[in-house]
Amino acid sequence: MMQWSKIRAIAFDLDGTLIDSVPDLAAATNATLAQSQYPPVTEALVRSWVGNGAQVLMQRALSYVSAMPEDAPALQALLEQTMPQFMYHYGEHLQKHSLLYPGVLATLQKLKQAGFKLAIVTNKPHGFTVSLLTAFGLDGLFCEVLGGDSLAKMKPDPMPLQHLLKLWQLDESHLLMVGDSKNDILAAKAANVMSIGLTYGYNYGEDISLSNPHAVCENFADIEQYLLS
Ligand SMILES: O=C(O)COP(=O)(O)O
Ligand SMILES: [Mg+2]
Repeated sequence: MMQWSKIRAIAFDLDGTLIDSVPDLAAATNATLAQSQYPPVTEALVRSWVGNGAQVLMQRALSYVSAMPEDAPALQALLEQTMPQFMYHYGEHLQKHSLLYPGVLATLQKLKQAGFKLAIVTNKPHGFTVSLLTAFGLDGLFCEVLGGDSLAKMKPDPMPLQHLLKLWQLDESHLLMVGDSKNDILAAKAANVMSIGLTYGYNYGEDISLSNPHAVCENFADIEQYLLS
């Protein structure tokens, strides 16, 4: 049976959950597009493309500006050529305009102090993830940081959550996933662990409650009501 009182470990998504990273992702996307003589795209579009890692973000951006289908061989070739450029530009922009969402640091500190094991499970590449956590002073809070390139599969696959269960020798009922995207909730369901959906992040313009998490919160601090009493 799923119960809040059984939770001992919490996996947090990064982009759209802890950090509003879209301004810098958009700047890096546009710098990369400019190198191939494509026009810039809006931040709102980039927001609707984030969620499946850096490569899929660029794939969606290139498909949009070139009008080629995402799976066209010519688009794949262009993607291969531009990915190193995107990785360079995102490294340059990483935390220029990205911000922690309100309440994130205080709530994470309270949860850690209360004895929960905390992890990051993001689709963002691991190197950028570690740099961002350090830049925002969050690096000491997490015992495990899994990026989109840490394991063979990323969310919505359950592999990263199953990795944590095994690593920490936890029962499924002990782990909670907190995220802003249906990828987070799908991964949690596939791993048979509880989930909380946050409404303020990026979810392809969809309502996170449509993914049926165990709870939906409008603010990060609202997760405390299920975990601290
Ligand atoms: O990099 C992405 O596409 C999204 O990353 P997230 O899993 O932290 O939301
Ligand atoms: Mg996210």
